[in-house]
Amino acid sequence: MERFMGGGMLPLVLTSIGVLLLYRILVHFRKGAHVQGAVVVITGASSGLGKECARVFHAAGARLVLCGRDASRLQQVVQELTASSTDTQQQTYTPSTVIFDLADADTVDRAAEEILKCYGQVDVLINNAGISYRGNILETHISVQRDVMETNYFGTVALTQALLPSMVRRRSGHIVVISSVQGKIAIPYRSAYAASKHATQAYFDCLRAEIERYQIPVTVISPGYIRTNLSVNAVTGDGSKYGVVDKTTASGRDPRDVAQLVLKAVRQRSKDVIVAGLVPNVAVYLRTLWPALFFKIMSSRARKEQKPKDE
Ligand SMILES: NC(=O)C1=CN([C@@H]2O[C@H](COP(=O)(O)OP(=O)(O)OC[C@H]3O[C@@H](n4cnc5c(N)ncnc54)[C@H](OP(=O)(O)O)[C@@H]3O)[C@@H](O)[C@H]2O)C=CC1
Ligand SMILES: CCCCCCCCCCCCCCCC(=O)OCC(=O)COP(=O)(O)O
Repeated sequence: MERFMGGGMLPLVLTSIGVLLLYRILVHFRKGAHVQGAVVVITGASSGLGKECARVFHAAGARLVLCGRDASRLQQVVQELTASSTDTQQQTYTPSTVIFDLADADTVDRAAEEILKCYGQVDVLINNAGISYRGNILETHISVQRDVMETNYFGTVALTQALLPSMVRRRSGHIVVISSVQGKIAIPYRSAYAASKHATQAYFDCLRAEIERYQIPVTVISPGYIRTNLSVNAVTGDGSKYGVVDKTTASGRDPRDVAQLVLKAVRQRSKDVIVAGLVPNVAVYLRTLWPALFFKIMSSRARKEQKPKDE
């Protein structure tokens, strides 16, 4: 072993670490994309991470198009942003709003047209809107599985595909999606949510490869728990609202910090970012490198967390 390390292995490891460090330094100092004046579309901008992204991109001088289902809540966000505009030296713009339901396939194309009419182009699309789920698969109606998929996956894909041709024509644009750590690992009692986020990851990985030739980057951001209303708004197996702030959510990251990292990922045109602590990061690697152990840990979690009704 000593001879092995002393021979060719040690210099190889050190060179690899050196190359990796150099690459990280180059990425760090690479000229960032301009956000000032860029047309940035944010879905799910009425609350949580979407609202904080709206704040951060507005302060950076973006021309915002905020999307959501509730016109009055979006208007409230616009008022908050315009009231805060006097605090900044940066030129800021009054955001536009477009109201539509991502789960309603018929309205997404119309919404995309309305979005394009705001400024004639889209520079950055941030697909943030989403809904979570809590439930046991045995007690979950199939319509719930479809509904979560409809909002998190099909709605997001439909909006992206409706806005993509205008970006391809201009050979310019940037597609961002807020996925989740659960787009990389699946944990018990989150089947609908984890499945929708895994599908999201796969779709946007395909898209990244397909549209790189048009100079349109694709960024998938996978956060761990964030302190928002995601768990309150989650649906359960019978379609009713969960309505509880889970401990994991309450002790999650501040959405303002996550929004800053979204801005950084847009500026650096990052491809895939995990915004989470050590344990979720280790779990992601474990799922790939030692799946048997990962599955054992998940089965044990499933047994501890819930008992099906028939036991
Ligand atoms: N909070 C967390 O722990 C984590 C969150 N994420 C992801 O972050 C994203 C934002 O969630 P977060 O801010 O936490 O949660 P919130 O519940 O606070 O925000 C979700 C947003 O999505 C919008 N939305 C939900 N359903 C639809 C729909 N059918 N059509 C249009 N808009 C819709 C909501 O708008 P409306 O006002 O109309 O309800 C709301 O603005 C989600 O994709 C989530 O999966 C990822 C990892 C962790
Ligand atoms: C240092 C030793 C580590 C050993 C690793 C063992 C594996 C432990 C499992 C860890 C699971 C982490 C799950 C993280 C889930 C998460 O962050 O989800 C983010 C969300 O999208 C939250 O949505 P939700 O609706 O579930 O609140």
